[in-house]
Amino acid sequence: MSNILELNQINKTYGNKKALSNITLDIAPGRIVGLLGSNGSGKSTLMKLVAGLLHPSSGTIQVTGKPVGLETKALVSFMPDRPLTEKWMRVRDAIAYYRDFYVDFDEEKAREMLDFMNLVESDRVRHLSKGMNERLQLTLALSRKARLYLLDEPIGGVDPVARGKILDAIVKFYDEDSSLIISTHLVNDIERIFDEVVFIREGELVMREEVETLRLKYGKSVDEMFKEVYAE
Ligand SMILES: Nc1ncnc2c1ncn2[C@@H]1O[C@H](COP(=O)(O)OP(=O)(O)OP(=O)(O)O)[C@@H](O)[C@H]1O
Repeated sequence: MSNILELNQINKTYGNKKALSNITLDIAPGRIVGLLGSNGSGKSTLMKLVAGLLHPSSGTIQVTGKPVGLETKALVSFMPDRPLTEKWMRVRDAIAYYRDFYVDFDEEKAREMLDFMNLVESDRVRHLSKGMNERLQLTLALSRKARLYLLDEPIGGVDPVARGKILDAIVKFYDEDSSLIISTHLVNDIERIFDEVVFIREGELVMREEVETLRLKYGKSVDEMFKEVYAE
């Protein structure tokens, strides 16, 4: 089957600031990919480009062989690092909002996920803790029937128990015909779910490897390799 995502020589600058340099990358279907890098390395920029929210300064991006645009936006579900829900909403309003906005939203799956996440439909979004809010955002993003899910820091700033629950939900609810890219710098907690990892540093792709290969070839965990690549 052809690739879900292909980036070809992508550059992105903000004014004078170079955020991404010459990124070439492809991702096959059914993969969970860790997009790893320290703060400011360009992870969010890369996700926004793939989601079609930003345009590259040069280079091409294709999702299932189609250039990024209206058609690919329907194939990509993006969970940004800041919540998309409004403070006035209850959990059920957030679900209704997504259902109305996205034709591919699977309400039954959303309810099953809410249950798994211990979220209550009558809860007010503004009263949710950070961890519960991340669970809600993840429920919304994964309940779309997309081909590519982009999760920007889904476990940022939540405690280890909440992290575990969020990771379990990702593994349980993700559809194996799709691919998932998860950005994080909290590598230790999350590496168990990755098939492969992509390391970016100061906008450059410095390593891309199967997790299994890291273990077999280098005898290292992703976390050990991360610390080596990003040593200051
Ligand atoms: N709108 C913008 N205008 C100018 N510079 C920006 C803008 N957005 C990002 N940058 C810069 O581009 C670089 C990459 O930022 P980006 O947010 O993609 O990194 P990141 O890896 O997601 O970081 P973090 O882990 O801290 O979220 C940083 O140096 C950042 O300051």
